[in-house]
Amino acid sequence: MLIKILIPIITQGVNMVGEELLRVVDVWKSYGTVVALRGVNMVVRRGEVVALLGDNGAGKSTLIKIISGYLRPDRGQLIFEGKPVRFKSPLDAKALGIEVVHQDLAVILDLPVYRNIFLTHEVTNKLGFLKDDIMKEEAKKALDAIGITMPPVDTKAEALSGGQRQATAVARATYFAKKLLLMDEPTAGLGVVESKKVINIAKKYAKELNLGVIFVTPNIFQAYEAADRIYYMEQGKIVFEKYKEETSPKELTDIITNRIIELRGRKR
Ligand SMILES: Nc1ncnc2c1ncn2[C@@H]1O[C@H](COP(=O)(O)OP(=O)(O)OP(=O)(O)O)[C@@H](O)[C@H]1O
Repeated sequence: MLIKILIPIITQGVNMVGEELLRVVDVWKSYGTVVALRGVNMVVRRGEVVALLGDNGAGKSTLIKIISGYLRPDRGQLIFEGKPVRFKSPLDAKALGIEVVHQDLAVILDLPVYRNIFLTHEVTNKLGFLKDDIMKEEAKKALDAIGITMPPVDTKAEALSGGQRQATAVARATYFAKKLLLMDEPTAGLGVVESKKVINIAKKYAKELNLGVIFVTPNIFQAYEAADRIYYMEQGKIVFEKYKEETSPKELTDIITNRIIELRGRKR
């Protein structure tokens, strides 16, 4: 009798924390003669932050662009919620609840902050006119959730500091991500306190909204702080994976430093 009661409780618990959201299977991508991805495999589950660590040029952004529909893989597959998906454009990924903070495509300078936050998600009335008041109000909420000091939401993005532009891009992705949040170096250009806020947002949204989050960073300490699990990428491949509880920043630093030294030695 006890077993009959316990089994559904246990299975339900497992599903809630660890259900697979995204599986990347043997993904390859080249730019002309440069092979950026060489058979990448990874898994992201609901409710977890996965850090993607790697040196410059390892292929992290290429992978994020593929998962967010900006690039198509040459080979391999994405499985989302158990089904193979092929994104023809970022809109296909957005339609499934996937949002991204890009490393380089942060904001449109000529648009005010609130329009940047609602980019591609504009709120309109039946005649197609923009509902600016609603967008301004909601943009404020999205920014308040991050907690980075910002000028009024009708300020043009060109007047923002680098960190405030980054905060705008983070607010946009966090506000609209329903299932998977991709953050490609979201703390670039931010100070220590602001970086911590962005890391906390990634963790909070994963836990409270049950989102899967991929947090890309070249910084071992940020990866360790943000993530439940860490993938390390090298020359277009994931070369190891560690759960936070089985590693430490010191161990990660040692492994990665040794790998980089060995790799540079081989190239000589
Ligand atoms: N548009 C492109 N055209 C040609 N080569 C590219 C292009 N984008 C990336 N690459 C190359 O593909 C490889 C992987 O680049 P990618 O930007 O994915 O790496 P990354 O890990 O994100 O690096 P970083 O941390 O410096 O942003 C690199 O060798 C890079 O030079």
